[in-house]
Amino acid sequence: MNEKTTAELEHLRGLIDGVDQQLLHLLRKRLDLVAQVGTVKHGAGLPIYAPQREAAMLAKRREEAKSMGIAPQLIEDILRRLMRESYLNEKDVGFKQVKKDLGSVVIVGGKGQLGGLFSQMLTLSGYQVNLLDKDDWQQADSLFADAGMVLVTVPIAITCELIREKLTQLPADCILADLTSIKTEPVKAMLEAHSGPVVGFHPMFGPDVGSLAKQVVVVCHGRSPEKYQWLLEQIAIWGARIVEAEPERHDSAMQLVQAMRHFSTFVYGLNLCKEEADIDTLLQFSSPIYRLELAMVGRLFAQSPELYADIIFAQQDSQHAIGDYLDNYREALELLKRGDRNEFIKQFQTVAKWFGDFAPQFQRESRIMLQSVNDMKTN
Ligand SMILES: O=C(O)C(=O)C[C@]1(C(=O)O)C=C[C@@H](O)C=C1
Repeated sequence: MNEKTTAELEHLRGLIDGVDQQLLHLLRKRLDLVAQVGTVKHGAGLPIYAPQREAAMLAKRREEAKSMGIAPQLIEDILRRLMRESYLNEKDVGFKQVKKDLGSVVIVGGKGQLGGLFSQMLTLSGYQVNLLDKDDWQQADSLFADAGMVLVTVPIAITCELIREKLTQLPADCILADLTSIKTEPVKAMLEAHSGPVVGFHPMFGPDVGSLAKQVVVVCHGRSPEKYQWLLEQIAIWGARIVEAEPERHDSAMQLVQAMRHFSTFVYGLNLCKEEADIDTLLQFSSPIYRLELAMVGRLFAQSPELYADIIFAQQDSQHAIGDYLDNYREALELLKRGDRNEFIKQFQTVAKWFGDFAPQFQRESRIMLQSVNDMKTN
């Protein structure tokens, strides 16, 4: 680079630094305004996530960007990232407490990660929360005595046994709820153990989400829904979307959504391990989509093996879903062995037709994710 070019670049980069610093000041201003919105919402009990406001705001900014010669997707990406920050910051102000006269909440297994998250959200909403773990059962009776709600979040393998053996003497109007990722058996066990209000939840997220905005919580009604309607409102204020389901329908969907998916991810990792693949080399050659896929597989092994064993082994019927997958895999492998390219293409088209409009929709969505993965690369 000659001296003139160096000087020109330095000058322009100095101006860019100035603009970026102005952006920081604007961000500070926006964060302060959002904090004020958080306080207003807290007072009024409004949900942290306001989808209509978001849609209207994004549409306007996209239009304005277009008229200024800026790619609309650029402002949308930036605003979506900023709104994620808003969810986190608005959370810190706390949430309106929907039920003021509940008494205390006891979280059984509260020292686990998901229990910890619910404890935090309930505490931020003004409830008095007591945690009960396996080491402090001697306190159980006194904690249960004035509990308005008992929330069970222990490993699936011991959930039903614990409910049947330890939760039979709760106060009559205490709400008994659980967060287990299967629902038929736990809801049945709760209905048998307790004669008061019963409700099953399955939060469709891990404990590391930061905020519940836009997350899904499945609810399976047990008994006396009018007694826990406030809890559904409370969860909506946290920003999550409630999806109602019959326990059986939920569990059969989970065989595909969770058991089969996690199992095939496990086998993918197992295969890489047995093949002694070199991850550094794989990453060097990887396109963003491969990196994303590897990240999705690798993140499983950063988590608790017991948790995934619990999810995969929770339902006997998952074996069938996984077995079907294996059969399809085997049949597809036969195609490959036979060199039957035409049949492969035919089946590909059948599946594409079955995906219908979802296929292009998923392509659009994943393009944005893949671009983010590329942005994260530093070399
Ligand atoms: O306008 C609101 O209600 C806000 O909470 C602010 C804000 C934003 O950051 O602009 C954040 C979250 C909402 O989903 C919508 C917009």
